[in-house]
Amino acid sequence: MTQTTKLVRIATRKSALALWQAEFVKAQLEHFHDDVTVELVPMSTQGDIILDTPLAKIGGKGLFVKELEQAMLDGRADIAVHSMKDVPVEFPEGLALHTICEREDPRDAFVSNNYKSLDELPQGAIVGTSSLRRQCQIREARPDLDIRDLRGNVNTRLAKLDDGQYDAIILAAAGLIRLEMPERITAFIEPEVSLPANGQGAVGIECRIDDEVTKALLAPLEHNETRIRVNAERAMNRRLEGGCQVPIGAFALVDGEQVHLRGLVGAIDGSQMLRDEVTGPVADAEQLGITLAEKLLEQGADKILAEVYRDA
Ligand SMILES: NCc1[nH]cc(CCC(=O)O)c1CC(=O)O
Repeated sequence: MTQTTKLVRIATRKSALALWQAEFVKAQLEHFHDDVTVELVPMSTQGDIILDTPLAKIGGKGLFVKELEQAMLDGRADIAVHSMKDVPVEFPEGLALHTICEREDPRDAFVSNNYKSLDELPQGAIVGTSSLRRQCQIREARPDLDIRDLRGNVNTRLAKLDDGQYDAIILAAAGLIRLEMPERITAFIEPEVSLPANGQGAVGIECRIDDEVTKALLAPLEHNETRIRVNAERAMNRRLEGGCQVPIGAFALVDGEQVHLRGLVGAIDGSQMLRDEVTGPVADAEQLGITLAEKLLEQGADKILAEVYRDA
């Protein structure tokens, strides 16, 4: 009898974090299935190429995923592995997010060579982050700090800190943990101070809707609790029509049969910060996200977001 081997090709960006995530999925697929061979198909995306412009100004949803999606639609790849936080809320026809893997630590991390925490930074210290969500929350906590744009992949950002261009930088803890640099995390920033982005720390897998063979292979990688949390968080963003470059935080926790979802919309200068939360049954995770978005809209989130889009 001949043994048939199934081939799964992963479209991936070439950054260290993207490659780590692709290798992680490859290892998981090979662990669960003896008859599967996995190949990485590395490629560059628009987001990797345009490096000198603040992300908020390039706008364009899905800057980091379009090329990967085209590869799947063309049949050059079977799956794409994404940081959930960078995945647009809508998918092109024929593709869907099929799998959400177990979440890594979702918190933001404070990274500095000289100071132990945000509170310990001296007046006027220079803090690097290109995320509007981090900017507005840090401005609120510490209006005296000088917050400056910080682009590039995780290693580039760390190099800029080590060069002395910043007193501290803020990154997703998950990226540092995955790249085996947990010692670079000077302090975790709790969600009460910096509410994470929707999906932060979670890896998702996209594939063609009609590819039943691949979908069956992906089934054991699915993590139910992460799926519930990320569904609630993404539903809030979707209702707010927020892409990934917006001052929006969304963070869900599951406690038994209940989901607790916190949301935030902030003016970039930190002058206005809207926060709210909802709790409800796990089965209603997405509806909770929509309800929370509507509560925030009632408080004036639409006006704040309209201003962000106008300025961008
Ligand atoms: N926007 C870039 C990006 N996308 C995912 C991560 C980190 C890992 C994750 O959240 O899963 C990062 C880096 C960062 O925000 O510091």
